[in-house]
Amino acid sequence: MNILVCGAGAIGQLYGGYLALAGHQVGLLNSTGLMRSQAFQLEQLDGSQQRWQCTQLTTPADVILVTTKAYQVIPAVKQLLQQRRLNSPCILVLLHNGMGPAEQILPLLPAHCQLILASSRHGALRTAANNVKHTGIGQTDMGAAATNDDHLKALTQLFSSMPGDTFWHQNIWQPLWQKLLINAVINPLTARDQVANGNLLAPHYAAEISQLCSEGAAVARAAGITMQDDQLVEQVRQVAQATAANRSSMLQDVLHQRPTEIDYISGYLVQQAQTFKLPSAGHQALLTQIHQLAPSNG
Ligand SMILES: NC(=O)C1=CN([C@@H]2O[C@H](COP(=O)(O)OP(=O)(O)OC[C@H]3O[C@@H](n4cnc5c(N)ncnc54)[C@H](OP(=O)(O)O)[C@@H]3O)[C@@H](O)[C@H]2O)C=CC1
Ligand SMILES: CC(C)(CO)C(=O)C(=O)O
Repeated sequence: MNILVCGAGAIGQLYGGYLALAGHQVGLLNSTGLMRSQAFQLEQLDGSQQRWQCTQLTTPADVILVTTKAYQVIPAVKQLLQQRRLNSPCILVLLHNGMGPAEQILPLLPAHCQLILASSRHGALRTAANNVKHTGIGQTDMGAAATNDDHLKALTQLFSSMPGDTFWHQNIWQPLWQKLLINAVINPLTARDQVANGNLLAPHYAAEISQLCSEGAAVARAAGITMQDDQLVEQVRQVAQATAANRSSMLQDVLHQRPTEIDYISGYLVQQAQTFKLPSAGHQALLTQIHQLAPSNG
């Protein structure tokens, strides 16, 4: 298959690398255009190093995987449209944390492009421009944004050569919301207090986490998502425990003075709360605090 990865960062190189190693033609796009054919290195969890080559695709891509930060997705897709890369039938997959871009992108797409939304629980770290380290194996969740053609399920096969499972969801919004709600607690709290994820298990965070979870779960329920307050608290605790030593992506962005994805995590939640006329004071406070610590977009 011809696969174009738009966003040659940590996640783009991780997915692109595994796909190339499985025999697909993988082209890489960065913000300046298609990258020339060159070598990359993927370090697997066992420390083994695999070399792979990106290709300067000469025919249209069957699948385009957008792996930029959330705040880069809309400009990246507009660029794909301008560069006429969406002129032939293709599957466009958005893979990022946070929510919001899909709703804006759907109306821009030609009818022959199917929009798939995906969320990744893999961990990837870029150690040099063309080197990525696979730091944690996780699942990939995917599903169609609008239509639910059964043939799209076959897309999960594409990722079968990667370690970690890929799941197809009839309703992708459920796992996307679930991840959003967890990120909306762990990421801004760890970034604000500059602590590792596991510190959030300390008793002094319990009341704030409980408020954030009940606000978040109520908004999700209003959006048609199944989520109970105490179930969310438990999920947050499990993720904080499982990733105890990690610095969240938002904390890393704040420490490096890079833009954060806060507008697509807490910002999206607050916006949805306003739409449903529900309280979101806890999330609004975190949104303001993170805006004061780092820029929110590029
Ligand atoms: N890294 C991880 O372990 C995980 C990340 N995620 C999520 O995946 C998404 C990507 O994260 P990650 O890979 O870490 O981020 P990176 O910043 O490493 O990668 C994003 C890449 O997109 C490029 N880019 C920006 N704008 C464009 C454009 N218009 N066209 C083409 N490329 C563009 C960036 O280039 P430049 O820097 O030059 O702007 C950069 O190389 C985020 O939403 C993140 O939260 C999810 C799970 C785990
Ligand atoms: C799950 C968590 C919080 C792990 O650090 C994450 O997704 C992130 O850091 O963005």
